[in-house]
Amino acid sequence: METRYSTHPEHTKTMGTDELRKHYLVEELFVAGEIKLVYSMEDRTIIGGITPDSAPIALEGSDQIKADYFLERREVGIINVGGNGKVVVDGEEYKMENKDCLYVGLGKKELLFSSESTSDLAKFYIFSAPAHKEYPIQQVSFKDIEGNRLGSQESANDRVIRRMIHNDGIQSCQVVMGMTQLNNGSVWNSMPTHTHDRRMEAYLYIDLDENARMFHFMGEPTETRHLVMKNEQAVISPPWSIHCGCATSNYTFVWAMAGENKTYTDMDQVTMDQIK
Ligand SMILES: O=C[C@H](O)[C@@H](O)CC(=O)C(=O)O
Ligand SMILES: [Zn+2]
Repeated sequence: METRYSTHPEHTKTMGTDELRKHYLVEELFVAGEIKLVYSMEDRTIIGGITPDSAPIALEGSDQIKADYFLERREVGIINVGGNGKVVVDGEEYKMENKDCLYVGLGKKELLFSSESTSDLAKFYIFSAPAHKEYPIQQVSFKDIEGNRLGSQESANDRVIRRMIHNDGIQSCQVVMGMTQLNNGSVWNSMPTHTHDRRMEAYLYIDLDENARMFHFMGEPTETRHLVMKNEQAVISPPWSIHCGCATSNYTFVWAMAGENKTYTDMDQVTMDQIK
């Protein structure tokens, strides 16, 4: 498991392209037959990709987190961004189609991930945070969430947001998670932009054309920087940083947050005249 340290905004100001990418960009999450995990000191979250091939892959504890099993002191939100697959939690099977979400709480011991077919591998994106109590396992299918329309075609940000793990949905200790889909011709997400000092956030961009690129913006509102990203890459947003982006075509992104406040709407809006 790779470690990413927290950074101070004063440090981020001084970073060039390579340094920015080294600290905030997660370039490769989905590799056939592998599990990739990134431990971020931002709210002690773990971001990961699990891509089972012919054999199931287990999500396990490690010396790094001094845990006999992964969920010994944690909870996890899982979204399948690939082909059909399943997760077996302590012997109980949960089938997951593309964009379906599963929450597994504190204390569950064995998590096994597998793909239904080796010609269309499941890609499980995971987002985990420390947990203090057990909430029940819950699953929600993408097709069962109606979603809310945000933005407009005129401002190139016509999109549908689906909240999955949140106060009025699947219950959790800290994790808030969902997905936003940009409609054809819309390219801007999360603009007007915001910060939330109370929690970090990670974005995973998906369904972005191989030849398209995402220009993801970060940094303090008065010191913005950008990262050029490809499909299926993730980016870590410290609590003090804006997080929004504009791509060369439409896409979907999975957003996930953890911290001391789970209220989705608790955001500090940044006005256009504040951004530099
Ligand atoms: O804090 C919340 C997050 O940044 C996202 O949920 C924003 C988002 O999905 C969108 O504007 O489309
Ligand atoms: Zn946010």
